[in-house]
Amino acid sequence: MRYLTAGESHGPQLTAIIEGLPAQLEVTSEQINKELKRRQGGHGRGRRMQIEKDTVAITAGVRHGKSLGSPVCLVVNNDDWKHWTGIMGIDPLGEDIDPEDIKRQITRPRPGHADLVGGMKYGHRDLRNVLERSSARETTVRVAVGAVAKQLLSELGISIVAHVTKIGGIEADLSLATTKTVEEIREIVEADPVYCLDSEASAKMVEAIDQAKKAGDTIGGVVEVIVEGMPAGVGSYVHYDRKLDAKLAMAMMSINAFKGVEVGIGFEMANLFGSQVHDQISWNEEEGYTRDTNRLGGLEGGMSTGMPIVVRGVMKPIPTLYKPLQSVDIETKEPFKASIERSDSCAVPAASVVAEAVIAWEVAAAVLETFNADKMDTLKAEIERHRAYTKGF
Ligand SMILES: Cc1cc2nc3c(=O)[nH]c(=O)nc-3n(C[C@H](O)[C@H](O)[C@H](O)COP(=O)(O)O)c2cc1C
Ligand SMILES: C=C(O[C@@H]1CC(C(=O)O)=C[C@@H](OP(=O)(O)O)[C@H]1O)C(=O)O
Repeated sequence: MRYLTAGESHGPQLTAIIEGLPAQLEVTSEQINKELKRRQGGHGRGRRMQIEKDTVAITAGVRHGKSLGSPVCLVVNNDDWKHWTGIMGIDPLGEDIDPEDIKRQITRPRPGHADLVGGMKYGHRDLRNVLERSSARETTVRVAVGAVAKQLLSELGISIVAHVTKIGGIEADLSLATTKTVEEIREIVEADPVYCLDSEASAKMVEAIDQAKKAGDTIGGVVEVIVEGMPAGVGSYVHYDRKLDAKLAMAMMSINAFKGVEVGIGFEMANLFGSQVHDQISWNEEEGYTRDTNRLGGLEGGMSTGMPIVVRGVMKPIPTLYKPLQSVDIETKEPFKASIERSDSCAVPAASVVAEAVIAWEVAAAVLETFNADKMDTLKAEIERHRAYTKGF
């Protein structure tokens, strides 16, 4: 299973095409729109999110709410597009483009964004040609794709949730997640302004975001994704590009502004003995093989163990700042300090929804690689058989 996306941040629309989705999967715009709405939220978002009302149109591959086995096409319109037709120079409405708009080029790259190197790489002296596609606006359709993957996983008894564990140095109590099911976590997170489980930490995070915004600055944080109900043996140790942990790390790092990934207790492993890290193995009639602890986050040898998968990613602070950083105008080569119109001051909560989506996709794709099937009933039966087999192994 694979997908591609297309679309510019201020263009008319964003599109994704999914190929390889099994037939007979329930796919509805309601499921997808719920996730799109969550991605637009979270304390710290900028004014663009008041303009957009992200909803999906399913334009191919689904009839009467069920996938056909053919490519699925998802489209999300950019409501802001109507303010940008001239500047973007794409004019499907057939209206005249103001020549003044064509002259309005961006020549001042932002430190920490893709502007300067993207311009050099593709030969764009108008840096808008870079920022339009490097913008995290693209994560809208990745969340739509992830919502389809989540529906597939849910029919297989696999559930997934993300929550925010850190913002601007304020850390949530991580043990809160270990005593709750994915469904319980989701309920709490959906009602929280920064999608955090720990209400005390959440209030401080909101305050930290407000302070950063007031100071014209931005802050980053950490998100955690948990996948429950995985059958053992998804992924493989036999080749580098079949390792599930490697695929999850790639997916997490592919999110705009994400700079590091941890699995299980992650970097903390550097401080501990082996006997304090590895999870002891037990067996019982009801569950089959289990681990007494889950410090390795449900992954051994590039394969799922059957324990919950736990993966975290760190997001750097947003690069567009109201408090200007020094940069150089590529036309005059003169230094300048930028002043900026609008941006998010913290998008960690929104990014947690993106993280959930991209991990869901990667897990679903790996499940389909292990239990290849053209239609849902065959896939479900294959997984049930495998679960019974691994239990008694
Ligand atoms: C949900 C989300 C929203 C974002 N919003 C902004 C924003 O408003 N302004 C900005 O400069 N960067 C924003 N970013 C981060 C940039 O897209 C990112 O830093 C840029 O693409 C450069 O990529 P890199 O940071 O991975 O090197 C956002 C990222 C995410 C995930
Ligand atoms: C549009 C979204 O996020 C955008 C991501 C983004 C960036 O540089 O990544 C810059 C901002 O775009 P604009 O300049 O149009 O306000 C954000 O609003 C979104 O998440 O839907």
